[in-house]
Amino acid sequence: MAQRIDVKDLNVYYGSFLAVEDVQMSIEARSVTAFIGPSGCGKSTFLRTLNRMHEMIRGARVEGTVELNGRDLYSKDIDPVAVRRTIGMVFQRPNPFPTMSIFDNVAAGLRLNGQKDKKVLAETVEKSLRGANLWNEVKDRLNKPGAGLSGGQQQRLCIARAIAVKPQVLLMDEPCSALDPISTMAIEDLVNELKSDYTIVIVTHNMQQAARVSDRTAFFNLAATGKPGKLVEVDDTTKIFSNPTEKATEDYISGRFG
Ligand SMILES: Nc1ncnc2c1ncn2[C@@H]1O[C@H](COP(=O)(O)OP(=O)(O)OP(=O)(O)O)[C@@H](O)[C@H]1O
Repeated sequence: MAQRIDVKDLNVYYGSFLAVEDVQMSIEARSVTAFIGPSGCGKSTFLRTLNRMHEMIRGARVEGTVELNGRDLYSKDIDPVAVRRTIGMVFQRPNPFPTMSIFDNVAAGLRLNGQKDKKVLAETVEKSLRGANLWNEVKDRLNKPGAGLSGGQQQRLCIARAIAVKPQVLLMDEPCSALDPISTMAIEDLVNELKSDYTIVIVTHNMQQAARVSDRTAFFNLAATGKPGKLVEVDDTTKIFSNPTEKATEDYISGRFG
């Protein structure tokens, strides 16, 4: 199910502003890749281009290609909605549908895809909640509102909702930044388990988190405010944190940045 991503010659613009310049990157299937770098270097901007989510922002556009197992996501015959189904996203703040029950939150995407069979819905909801390590905590209150869960539980609910539609890639934009340390650990454990089935990309400000959860780390940087963000290097996480190739990476991870 998991698939690889190959990014070639990618530029991302907001109107005439070049936000991210000339990214080349390959992301292996069934691996976790962390994006790190200072604020404003374009981590979230670049992440959103991996499932065309940036197209929801007026004026945002890309040049270059993003291939999923060799197929360009930007070719004319590709439906962006189908892309977002295949490449799911989890956001910084848990965003369950507030008026929906826990069950309905997870079932929402399936129903949108036309699934009406109650048995299939119930089985998939249970499997997704188990996959997100949330089942035991919510199995007795599936009909209660998703908004009534703790922040960490809500984030796991959002992950369950994302995996219910069987994506091949999961993009996570600072998924733990609104969570306490215990909930953060739960999400990190979950990421570790999910990588056997999914290709995962995670943006994080927390370098310890990048070191703990990822196989590969990509460091982005920008020369100055108003200049485009660039990918400085991407390598095995152990190498980035012990012996990076670029001085800028070394300075950033050792806190000498800026
Ligand atoms: N919707 C938008 N419209 C215009 N410019 C934007 C938009 N979103 C981001 N930018 C600009 O693009 C650049 C990259 O922003 P982005 O949010 O991707 O950086 P980031 O590395 O994810 O930052 P942070 O770590 O603070 O979240 C910044 O200069 C930012 O101001």
